[in-house]
Amino acid sequence: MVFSGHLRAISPRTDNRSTFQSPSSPSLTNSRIVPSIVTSSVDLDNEWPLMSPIENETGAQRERRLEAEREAKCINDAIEHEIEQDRAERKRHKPEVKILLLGQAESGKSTMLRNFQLKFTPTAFAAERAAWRAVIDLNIVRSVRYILDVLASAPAIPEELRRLRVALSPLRSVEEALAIFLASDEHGRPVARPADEHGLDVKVRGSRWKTLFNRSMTESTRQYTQAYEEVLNARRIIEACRDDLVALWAHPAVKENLEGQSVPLQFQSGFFLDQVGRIASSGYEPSSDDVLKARIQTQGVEEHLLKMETAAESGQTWAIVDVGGNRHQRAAWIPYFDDVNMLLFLAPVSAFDQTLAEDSSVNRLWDSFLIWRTVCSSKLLRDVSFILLLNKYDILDAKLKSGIQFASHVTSYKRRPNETEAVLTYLKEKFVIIFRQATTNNRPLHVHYTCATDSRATAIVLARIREVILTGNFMNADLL
Ligand SMILES: Nc1nc2c(ncn2[C@@H]2O[C@H](COP(=O)(O)OP(=O)(O)OP(=O)(O)O)[C@@H](O)[C@H]2O)c(=O)[nH]1
Ligand SMILES: [Mg+2]
Repeated sequence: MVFSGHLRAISPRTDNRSTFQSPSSPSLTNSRIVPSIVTSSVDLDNEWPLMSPIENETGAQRERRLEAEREAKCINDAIEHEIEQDRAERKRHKPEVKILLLGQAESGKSTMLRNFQLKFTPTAFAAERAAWRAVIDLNIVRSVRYILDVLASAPAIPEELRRLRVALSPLRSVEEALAIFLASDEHGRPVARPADEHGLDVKVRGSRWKTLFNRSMTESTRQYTQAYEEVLNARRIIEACRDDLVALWAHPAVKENLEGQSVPLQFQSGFFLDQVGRIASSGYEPSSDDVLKARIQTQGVEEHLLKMETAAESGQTWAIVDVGGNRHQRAAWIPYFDDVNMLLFLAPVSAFDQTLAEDSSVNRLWDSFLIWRTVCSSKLLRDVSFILLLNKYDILDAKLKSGIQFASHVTSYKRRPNETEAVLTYLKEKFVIIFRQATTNNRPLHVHYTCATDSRATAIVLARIREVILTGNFMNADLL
């Protein structure tokens, strides 16, 4: 926060609200990006050129210059005043609880954050729900592109699928418009590479896009409004393609051509095609479950301030730190280990037969164990309560039932039953052993099996987590 304030002090042309939200401001999203991200988008050299004395300046020029300097000073003073207010505000509203979410990419960290928001700040969650439609639309068109790419390399496809390929081709421009919009700031300027051209993932920095639906159409937001128009236009195209989208997913040749993919499309993040008839209908509003299923990759580190709406926590602010989980982003985690009360570590148990997107030589389950060991041994987290969430057990269950053999990927599992409960118990034991080996102070560990896209089941887990928090004695809570 201090860093962000500093930026504003030296950069009057930077709109404060565009890069930072005071915890007390009536924000729509309750969220802010931590300063390390903010700094990367500001060019200090260009934003604040030093004024050099001007030779041969006329009297009129001098007067104009002095006037400009006076104006700049006024702006600067106003900004500094605001920074001071921000600081005071932050002191007054120091979060009562700070929770850190860690785990590899796609482990379900942001989904768990959304569960917290749904349970503890339902009004703020509901206010943002409409904005998620753009993400869900993009998730859908990405899945369609994936299918069309697979079909393009198929030796022969039925006539009907050829027709659908042509009919759905306008979705390419929809994909581009949505990706650019989601990766832009509120002035319509791209702040991140929209997405991996060939992948399914949606990469976005921060949560600025969520404010879209509540912004007024003023001159200052004209560009953003244009982007909004494009999102609405994208929506119209998706609705017009509704029947063809349904027909594509229902076509048996699509399933045939997708067979043999390393990760079946329906197990991939942000898969909505099985419900596309509902979602592509006009008047569609995302449900809470849709929001939990939507996929957007976290870039960098985000701190979300939840102004608690529930009676027991009323008036409190909880900070939840959500991080980008892929390997390239892990070095950025450590500065956020400070002042943490509780760590929620997410390990996706379904990933035993997958490798990292960023390194295809590394098994994802193995990677989870490595991060877990590092986190458990961290001296900075020595006095923090640990909660381990063995997540995505629903996908684990579906994979095992489809005949995938756990022991083929985890050879130490040997001849144990290829059943969900047995696999979960086995994995839990392994994680607990690592925890015990790496922990010196005999602290408790809480372990839960979770399906973060199931809000009801997750609410029960959150209630247990809340109990630990409400005791106010994180470290002494019993092992669950
Ligand atoms: N089926 C199923 N899907 C899940 C579960 N948990 C999360 N997902 C989905 O998995 C995808 C990835 O989840 P995220 O929460 O975005 O993962 P993340 O850990 O934040 O990933 P990064 O931001 O890349 O670090 C999303 O589409 C979620 O809806 C689960 O328990 N079951
Ligand atoms: Mg995330």
